[in-house]
Amino acid sequence: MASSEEDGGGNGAVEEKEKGKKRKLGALATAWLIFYNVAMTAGWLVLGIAMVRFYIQKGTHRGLFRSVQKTLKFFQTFALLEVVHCAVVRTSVLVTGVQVSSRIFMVWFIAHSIKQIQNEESVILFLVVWTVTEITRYSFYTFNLLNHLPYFIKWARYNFFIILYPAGVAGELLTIYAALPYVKKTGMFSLRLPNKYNVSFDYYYFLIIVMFSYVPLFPQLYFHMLRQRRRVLHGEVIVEKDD
Ligand SMILES: CCCCCCCCCCCCC[C@@H](O)CC(=O)SCCNC(=O)CCNC(=O)[C@H](O)C(C)(C)COP(=O)(O)OP(=O)(O)OC[C@H]1O[C@@H](n2cnc3c(N)ncnc32)[C@H](O)[C@@H]1OP(=O)(O)O
Repeated sequence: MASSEEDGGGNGAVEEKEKGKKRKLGALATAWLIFYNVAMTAGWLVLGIAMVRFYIQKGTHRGLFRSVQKTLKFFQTFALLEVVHCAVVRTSVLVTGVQVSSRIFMVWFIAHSIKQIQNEESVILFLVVWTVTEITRYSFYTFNLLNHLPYFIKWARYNFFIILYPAGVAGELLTIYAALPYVKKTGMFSLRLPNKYNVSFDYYYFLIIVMFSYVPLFPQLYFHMLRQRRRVLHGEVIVEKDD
Protein backbone atom coordinates (compact mmCIF):
# COMPACT_ATOMS: atom_id res chain seq x y z
CA MET A 1 0.00 0.00 0.00
CA ALA A 2 1.30 3.45 -0.90
CA SER A 3 2.52 5.70 1.84
CA SER A 4 1.41 9.32 2.22
CA GLU A 5 4.69 10.44 0.71
CA GLU A 6 3.91 8.34 -2.32
CA ASP A 7 0.23 9.01 -2.71
CA GLY A 8 0.98 12.37 -4.18
CA GLY A 9 -2.07 14.55 -4.53
CA GLY A 10 -0.04 17.18 -6.39
CA ASN A 11 0.23 19.68 -3.53
CA GLY A 12 3.98 19.82 -3.11
CA ALA A 13 4.13 23.24 -1.45
CA VAL A 14 1.42 22.35 1.04
CA GLU A 15 3.02 18.98 1.81
CA GLU A 16 6.40 20.58 2.37
CA LYS A 17 4.81 23.06 4.77
CA GLU A 18 3.04 20.20 6.56
CA LYS A 19 6.29 18.22 6.87
CA GLY A 20 8.06 21.31 8.17
CA LYS A 21 5.47 21.58 10.92
CA LYS A 22 5.85 17.92 11.83
CA ARG A 23 9.63 18.14 12.10
CA LYS A 24 9.23 20.70 14.89
CA LEU A 25 8.10 17.98 17.32
CA GLY A 26 11.02 17.14 19.60
CA ALA A 27 12.36 13.59 19.93
CA LEU A 28 10.88 13.17 23.41
CA ALA A 29 7.44 14.43 22.35
CA THR A 30 7.50 12.19 19.28
CA ALA A 31 8.54 9.15 21.34
CA TRP A 32 5.82 9.82 23.91
CA LEU A 33 3.14 10.32 21.21
CA ILE A 34 4.17 7.10 19.46
CA PHE A 35 3.92 5.23 22.76
CA TYR A 36 0.58 6.87 23.56
CA ASN A 37 -0.94 6.21 20.12
CA VAL A 38 0.29 2.60 19.99
CA ALA A 39 -1.12 1.98 23.48
CA MET A 40 -4.46 3.55 22.54
CA THR A 41 -4.69 1.63 19.25
CA ALA A 42 -3.98 -1.60 21.15
CA GLY A 43 -6.47 -0.72 23.89
CA TRP A 44 -9.33 -0.03 21.48
CA LEU A 45 -8.40 -3.14 19.45
CA VAL A 46 -8.62 -5.26 22.60
CA LEU A 47 -12.00 -3.68 23.31
CA GLY A 48 -13.22 -4.35 19.77
CA ILE A 49 -12.07 -7.99 19.86
CA ALA A 50 -13.68 -8.47 23.30
CA MET A 51 -17.00 -7.13 21.97
CA VAL A 52 -16.95 -9.41 18.92
CA ARG A 53 -16.00 -12.43 21.05
CA PHE A 54 -18.73 -11.65 23.57
CA TYR A 55 -21.37 -11.40 20.87
CA ILE A 56 -20.24 -14.60 19.12
CA GLN A 57 -20.19 -16.56 22.40
CA LYS A 58 -23.40 -15.23 23.97
CA GLY A 59 -25.43 -14.34 20.89
CA THR A 60 -26.78 -11.21 22.61
CA HIS A 61 -25.65 -7.70 23.44
CA ARG A 62 -27.01 -8.02 26.97
CA GLY A 63 -24.11 -7.96 29.42
CA LEU A 64 -21.67 -6.70 26.80
CA PHE A 65 -21.11 -3.30 28.40
CA ARG A 66 -20.52 -4.93 31.78
CA SER A 67 -17.94 -7.29 30.31
CA VAL A 68 -15.88 -4.58 28.56
CA GLN A 69 -16.42 -1.65 30.90
CA LYS A 70 -13.02 -1.82 32.66
CA THR A 71 -11.10 -1.59 29.39
CA LEU A 72 -13.41 1.13 28.11
CA LYS A 73 -13.11 3.23 31.26
CA PHE A 74 -9.34 2.90 31.34
CA PHE A 75 -8.66 3.89 27.74
CA GLN A 76 -11.34 6.55 27.45
CA THR A 77 -10.16 8.19 30.68
CA PHE A 78 -6.54 7.99 29.51
CA ALA A 79 -7.67 10.11 26.53
CA LEU A 80 -7.83 13.10 28.89
CA LEU A 81 -4.14 13.43 28.03
CA GLU A 82 -5.23 14.62 24.60
CA VAL A 83 -6.06 17.99 26.06
CA VAL A 84 -2.45 18.18 27.27
CA HIS A 85 -1.20 17.05 23.85
CA CYS A 86 -2.75 20.16 22.32
CA ALA A 87 0.35 21.97 23.58
CA VAL A 88 2.52 20.03 21.13
CA VAL A 89 0.29 18.89 18.24
CA ARG A 90 -1.49 21.09 15.74
CA THR A 91 -5.01 20.79 17.10
CA SER A 92 -7.61 22.87 18.92
CA VAL A 93 -7.88 22.71 22.73
CA LEU A 94 -11.52 23.70 22.50
CA VAL A 95 -12.54 21.03 19.98
CA THR A 96 -10.49 18.36 21.75
CA GLY A 97 -11.83 19.45 25.15
CA VAL A 98 -15.48 19.18 24.05
CA GLN A 99 -14.83 15.81 22.37
CA VAL A 100 -13.00 14.27 25.33
CA SER A 101 -15.28 15.69 28.05
CA SER A 102 -18.44 14.48 26.33
CA ARG A 103 -16.96 10.96 26.10
CA ILE A 104 -15.83 10.97 29.75
CA PHE A 105 -19.27 12.19 30.72
CA MET A 106 -20.96 9.36 28.78
CA VAL A 107 -18.69 6.71 30.27
CA TRP A 108 -18.67 7.76 33.93
CA PHE A 109 -21.79 9.83 34.57
CA ILE A 110 -24.18 7.91 32.33
CA ALA A 111 -23.16 4.35 31.44
CA HIS A 112 -21.20 3.60 34.64
CA SER A 113 -23.61 5.35 37.03
CA ILE A 114 -26.95 4.20 35.64
CA LYS A 115 -26.75 0.41 35.53
CA GLN A 116 -30.34 0.08 34.22
CA ILE A 117 -29.40 1.48 30.82
CA GLN A 118 -26.25 -0.57 30.24
CA ASN A 119 -28.11 -3.10 28.07
CA GLU A 120 -29.71 -0.52 25.79
CA GLU A 121 -28.97 -1.02 22.07
CA SER A 122 -27.91 2.64 21.93
CA VAL A 123 -25.01 1.88 24.30
CA ILE A 124 -23.78 -0.80 21.91
CA LEU A 125 -24.20 1.65 19.02
CA PHE A 126 -21.91 4.28 20.50
CA LEU A 127 -19.47 1.63 21.77
CA VAL A 128 -19.07 0.11 18.30
CA VAL A 129 -18.82 3.54 16.66
CA TRP A 130 -16.23 4.83 19.16
CA THR A 131 -14.19 1.63 18.77
CA VAL A 132 -14.01 1.79 14.97
CA THR A 133 -13.25 5.53 15.15
CA GLU A 134 -10.46 5.21 17.69
CA ILE A 135 -8.72 2.23 16.09
CA THR A 136 -8.61 4.23 12.86
CA ARG A 137 -7.65 7.54 14.49
CA TYR A 138 -4.84 6.27 16.72
CA SER A 139 -3.36 4.07 14.01
CA PHE A 140 -3.45 7.11 11.71
CA TYR A 141 -1.50 9.18 14.26
CA THR A 142 1.00 6.35 14.85
CA PHE A 143 1.81 5.73 11.17
CA ASN A 144 1.82 9.46 10.52
CA LEU A 145 4.45 10.00 13.23
CA LEU A 146 6.50 7.16 11.76
CA ASN A 147 6.20 8.80 8.30
CA HIS A 148 4.78 5.57 6.86
CA LEU A 149 1.11 6.27 6.53
CA PRO A 150 -0.81 3.79 4.35
CA TYR A 151 -3.28 5.69 2.19
CA PHE A 152 -6.27 3.56 3.24
CA ILE A 153 -5.74 4.59 6.90
CA LYS A 154 -5.54 8.24 5.93
CA TRP A 155 -8.64 7.80 3.77
CA ALA A 156 -10.51 5.99 6.55
CA ARG A 157 -9.54 8.63 9.14
CA TYR A 158 -10.98 11.43 7.04
CA ASN A 159 -14.03 9.63 5.60
CA PHE A 160 -15.41 7.23 8.23
CA PHE A 161 -16.37 10.12 10.51
CA ILE A 162 -18.92 11.38 7.95
CA ILE A 163 -21.20 8.48 8.95
CA LEU A 164 -19.71 7.51 12.32
CA TYR A 165 -19.97 10.94 13.94
CA PRO A 166 -23.77 11.26 13.51
CA ALA A 167 -24.19 7.56 14.39
CA GLY A 168 -22.16 8.01 17.60
CA VAL A 169 -24.09 11.12 18.55
CA ALA A 170 -27.37 9.27 17.95
CA GLY A 171 -26.19 6.46 20.25
CA GLU A 172 -25.16 8.94 22.94
CA LEU A 173 -28.36 10.99 22.79
CA LEU A 174 -30.61 7.90 22.82
CA THR A 175 -28.69 6.59 25.83
CA ILE A 176 -29.08 9.83 27.78
CA TYR A 177 -32.76 9.86 26.82
CA ALA A 178 -33.15 6.29 28.12
CA ALA A 179 -31.49 7.34 31.38
CA LEU A 180 -33.91 10.18 32.09
CA PRO A 181 -36.69 8.16 33.79
CA TYR A 182 -34.20 6.49 36.18
CA VAL A 183 -32.57 9.78 37.02
CA LYS A 184 -35.95 11.36 37.72
CA LYS A 185 -37.09 8.41 39.84
CA THR A 186 -33.95 8.15 41.98
CA GLY A 187 -33.01 11.84 42.15
CA MET A 188 -29.40 10.76 41.70
CA PHE A 189 -26.61 13.38 41.72
CA SER A 190 -29.24 15.95 42.65
CA LEU A 191 -29.31 18.35 45.55
CA ARG A 192 -32.66 19.45 46.90
CA LEU A 193 -33.45 22.44 49.07
CA PRO A 194 -33.25 22.92 51.97
CA ASN A 195 -29.65 21.86 52.50
CA LYS A 196 -26.67 23.30 54.35
CA TYR A 197 -25.15 24.73 51.14
CA ASN A 198 -28.42 26.42 50.16
CA VAL A 199 -28.04 25.38 46.54
CA SER A 200 -30.18 23.11 44.43
CA PHE A 201 -29.11 20.99 41.47
CA ASP A 202 -31.29 18.68 39.44
CA TYR A 203 -29.38 16.10 37.39
CA TYR A 204 -32.51 15.32 35.37
CA TYR A 205 -32.70 18.88 34.00
CA PHE A 206 -28.92 18.98 33.67
CA LEU A 207 -29.14 15.97 31.33
CA ILE A 208 -31.80 17.69 29.26
CA ILE A 209 -29.50 20.73 28.95
CA VAL A 210 -26.61 18.42 27.94
CA MET A 211 -28.81 16.89 25.23
CA PHE A 212 -29.70 20.33 23.88
CA SER A 213 -26.05 21.40 24.01
CA TYR A 214 -25.33 18.87 21.24
CA VAL A 215 -27.31 21.11 18.88
CA PRO A 216 -24.77 23.98 18.79
CA LEU A 217 -21.67 21.92 19.70
CA PHE A 218 -21.85 18.89 17.44
CA PRO A 219 -21.95 20.86 14.15
CA GLN A 220 -18.78 22.69 15.25
CA LEU A 221 -16.94 19.37 15.69
CA TYR A 222 -18.35 17.98 12.48
CA PHE A 223 -17.41 21.03 10.42
CA HIS A 224 -13.98 21.04 12.03
CA MET A 225 -13.48 17.49 10.76
CA LEU A 226 -14.79 18.40 7.31
CA ARG A 227 -12.21 21.22 7.19
CA GLN A 228 -9.45 18.80 8.33
CA ARG A 229 -10.60 16.42 5.60
CA ARG A 230 -10.30 19.10 2.92
CA ARG A 231 -6.87 20.09 4.23
CA VAL A 232 -5.45 16.58 4.44
CA LEU A 233 -7.12 14.79 1.55
CA HIS A 234 -7.41 17.68 -0.88
CA GLY A 235 -4.47 19.83 0.23
CA GLU A 236 -6.56 22.96 0.88
CA VAL A 237 -4.86 25.58 3.02
CA ILE A 238 -7.23 26.30 5.90
CA VAL A 239 -6.60 29.31 8.11
CA GLU A 240 -8.09 28.71 11.56
CA LYS A 241 -8.09 31.08 14.50
CA ASP A 242 -6.00 29.99 17.49
CA ASP A 243 -7.82 29.19 20.76
C1 LIG B 1 -19.79 18.01 31.19
C2 LIG B 1 -20.65 17.51 30.11
C3 LIG B 1 -20.18 17.83 28.75
C4 LIG B 1 -21.17 17.47 27.75
C5 LIG B 1 -20.92 18.12 26.43
C6 LIG B 1 -21.97 17.74 25.49
C7 LIG B 1 -21.80 18.29 24.11
C8 LIG B 1 -21.13 17.35 23.19
C9 LIG B 1 -21.32 17.62 21.77
C10 LIG B 1 -20.33 16.85 20.92
C11 LIG B 1 -20.56 15.43 20.90
C12 LIG B 1 -19.40 14.61 20.37
C13 LIG B 1 -19.76 13.24 20.53
C14 LIG B 1 -18.69 12.24 20.17
O1 LIG B 1 -18.32 11.55 21.33
C15 LIG B 1 -19.24 11.32 19.19
C16 LIG B 1 -18.20 10.49 18.56
O2 LIG B 1 -17.03 10.54 18.72
S1 LIG B 1 -18.87 9.43 17.49
C17 LIG B 1 -17.49 8.67 16.66
C18 LIG B 1 -17.01 9.46 15.48
N1 LIG B 1 -16.11 10.40 15.97
C19 LIG B 1 -15.12 10.90 15.26
O3 LIG B 1 -14.92 10.61 14.11
C20 LIG B 1 -14.26 11.80 16.01
C21 LIG B 1 -13.78 12.87 15.18
N2 LIG B 1 -13.13 13.74 16.10
C22 LIG B 1 -11.82 13.70 16.31
O4 LIG B 1 -11.09 13.03 15.64
C23 LIG B 1 -11.19 14.48 17.42
O5 LIG B 1 -11.87 14.29 18.51
C24 LIG B 1 -10.95 15.89 17.12
C25 LIG B 1 -10.49 16.62 18.37
C26 LIG B 1 -12.26 16.50 16.65
C27 LIG B 1 -9.87 15.85 16.05
O6 LIG B 1 -9.50 17.03 15.68
P1 LIG B 1 -8.00 17.31 15.31
O7 LIG B 1 -7.93 18.76 15.01
O8 LIG B 1 -7.07 16.77 16.34
O9 LIG B 1 -7.83 16.52 13.95
P2 LIG B 1 -6.69 15.66 13.35
O10 LIG B 1 -6.83 14.25 13.72
O11 LIG B 1 -6.74 15.96 11.89
O12 LIG B 1 -5.32 16.16 13.98
C28 LIG B 1 -4.79 17.46 13.74
C29 LIG B 1 -3.28 17.42 13.85
O13 LIG B 1 -2.88 17.03 15.16
C30 LIG B 1 -2.13 15.84 15.10
N3 LIG B 1 -2.47 15.02 16.25
C31 LIG B 1 -3.59 15.09 16.97
N4 LIG B 1 -3.57 14.19 17.94
C32 LIG B 1 -2.42 13.52 17.81
C33 LIG B 1 -1.82 12.45 18.51
N5 LIG B 1 -2.45 11.84 19.54
N6 LIG B 1 -0.60 12.02 18.11
C34 LIG B 1 0.04 12.59 17.06
N7 LIG B 1 -0.47 13.61 16.36
C35 LIG B 1 -1.69 14.07 16.73
C36 LIG B 1 -2.53 15.21 13.79
O14 LIG B 1 -1.59 14.31 13.28
C37 LIG B 1 -2.67 16.43 12.93
O15 LIG B 1 -1.36 16.90 12.61
P3 LIG B 1 -0.90 17.15 11.13
O16 LIG B 1 -1.99 17.97 10.49
O17 LIG B 1 0.39 17.88 11.24
O18 LIG B 1 -0.76 15.81 10.51
